[in-house]
Amino acid sequence: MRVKICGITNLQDALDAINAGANALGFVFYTNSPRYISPLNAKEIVEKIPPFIQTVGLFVNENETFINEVCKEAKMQLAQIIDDNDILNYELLEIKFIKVIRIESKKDLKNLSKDYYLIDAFVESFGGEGKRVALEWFENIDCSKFILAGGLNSDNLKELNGFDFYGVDVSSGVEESKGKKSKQKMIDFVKEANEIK
Ligand SMILES: O=C(O)c1ccccc1N[C@@H]1O[C@H](COP(=O)(O)O)[C@@H](O)[C@H]1O
Repeated sequence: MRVKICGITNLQDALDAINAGANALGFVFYTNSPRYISPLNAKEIVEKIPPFIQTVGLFVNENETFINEVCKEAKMQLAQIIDDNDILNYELLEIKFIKVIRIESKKDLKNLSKDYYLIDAFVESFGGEGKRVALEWFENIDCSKFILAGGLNSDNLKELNGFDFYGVDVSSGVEESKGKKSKQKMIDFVKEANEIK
């Protein structure tokens, strides 16, 4: 199971996440988030992390120019995109991306293309609130290209057994306070994620 730990705001949390076994680190470029990080601060972290870790920039309803410029400046390798109004021209993005689908019911999982998606629960604040999706919505659906997010923590990961999700994404479930990660919670989270069958 691949694990992304989102909302990295400082180097120590980044290194603790990597040592816990995370595959990807998420940086929130959304100024209203308590986990917001400037592109410059993100770049300074990214320059100090070891190889083979993917850096992911999270964007909320931004335009192509902004996403391209921030990803370049902050050395992101993937853009995680919330594009509620479906206005982005993805062909103009100069970076690989994954779309976020924020769901409120099973019907929101219908008619998706064959791409990879990050699936999160719908919240007004866009994410990072610990709100869960109902796992029953994923029954009888191919989840092998879905990265599941929303309210995950080391105690509830076991419930994902049997769904075949591609990966999981967590923010608040591994924090000691908003914007500060807990080393132990990240260790426990990755350990449990690796036990999902
Ligand atoms: O983390 C944030 O502050 C945030 C802000 C705006 C949009 C998304 C955000 N985070 C993403 O939310 C999900 C789930 O987070 P949680 O585990 O429920 O706290 C995750 O994809 C984060 O990347």
